[in-house]
Amino acid sequence: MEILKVAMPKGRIFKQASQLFRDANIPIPDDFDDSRKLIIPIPEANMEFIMAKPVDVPTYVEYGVADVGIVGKDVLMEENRDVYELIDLGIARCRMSVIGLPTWKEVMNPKVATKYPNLASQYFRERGHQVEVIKLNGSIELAPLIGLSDRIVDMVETGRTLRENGLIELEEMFSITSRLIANRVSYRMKNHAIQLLCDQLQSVIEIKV
Ligand SMILES: Nc1ncnc2c1ncn2[C@@H]1O[C@H](COP(=O)(O)OP(=O)(O)OP(=O)(O)O)[C@@H](O)[C@H]1O
Ligand SMILES: O=P(O)(O)OC[C@H]1O[C@H](OP(=O)(O)OP(=O)(O)O)[C@H](O)[C@@H]1O
Repeated sequence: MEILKVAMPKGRIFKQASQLFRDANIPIPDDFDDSRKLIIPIPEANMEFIMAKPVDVPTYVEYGVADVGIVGKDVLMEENRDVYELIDLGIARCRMSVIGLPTWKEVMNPKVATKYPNLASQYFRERGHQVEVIKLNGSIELAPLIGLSDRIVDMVETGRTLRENGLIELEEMFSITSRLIANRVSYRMKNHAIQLLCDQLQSVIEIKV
């Protein structure tokens, strides 16, 4: 039986994704969540997990070193890789929003700081707004507080980060969940295994919804 290589994101999606796999009766070892190993064989399920930085998952899948992967819709839109999006897993639910200080003002060519420069540029371009996008890699909420940008584009989950920093959501752009994606060639060559994984995951997603 062929082995399915699964790119699993480390970080906040990981716990929810591994729970989903367990719910779907895919036998994931108990010590899996604490492991520092980057390649984890799961022979009982004919799978191998590749533990990746979330933003790199679409790259591994596009190049075919992983057959399938789990990734946030935010990263999928930003990276724009040539992969199939198979299932909305309904996990790691949050939203992407335009955020600013309550005192924000309409200015010419506003600066927008974000981890998602492609997505933000496209969003404002499609609406005919001219903005200067500044790429940051984390703590995005700092930017308007210290005068680097007029607004930010970032994720909101509970809203706690915004509240604690005196920021407000000006516009909700997209709702975000994690997706199962597949390499285009693997989808044909390992169709049986990929379809089986989709069916297993779909059955537990439907129960949860
Ligand atoms: N509160 C949240 N903030 C940001 N992303 C969230 C949140 N809740 C769920 N997500 C989802 O989780 C995904 C991964 O987030 P995570 O913070 O683990 O990765 P990351 O931002 O790449 O972190 P790091 O740079 O530390 O590796 C995001 O792409 C998004 O889809
Ligand atoms: O609405 P909340 O529940 O407060 O969650 C939103 C926050 O979580 C994420 O940050 P993360 O913890 O990933 O840190 P970083 O992006 O600043 O590295 C995101 O960039 C927001 O700052």
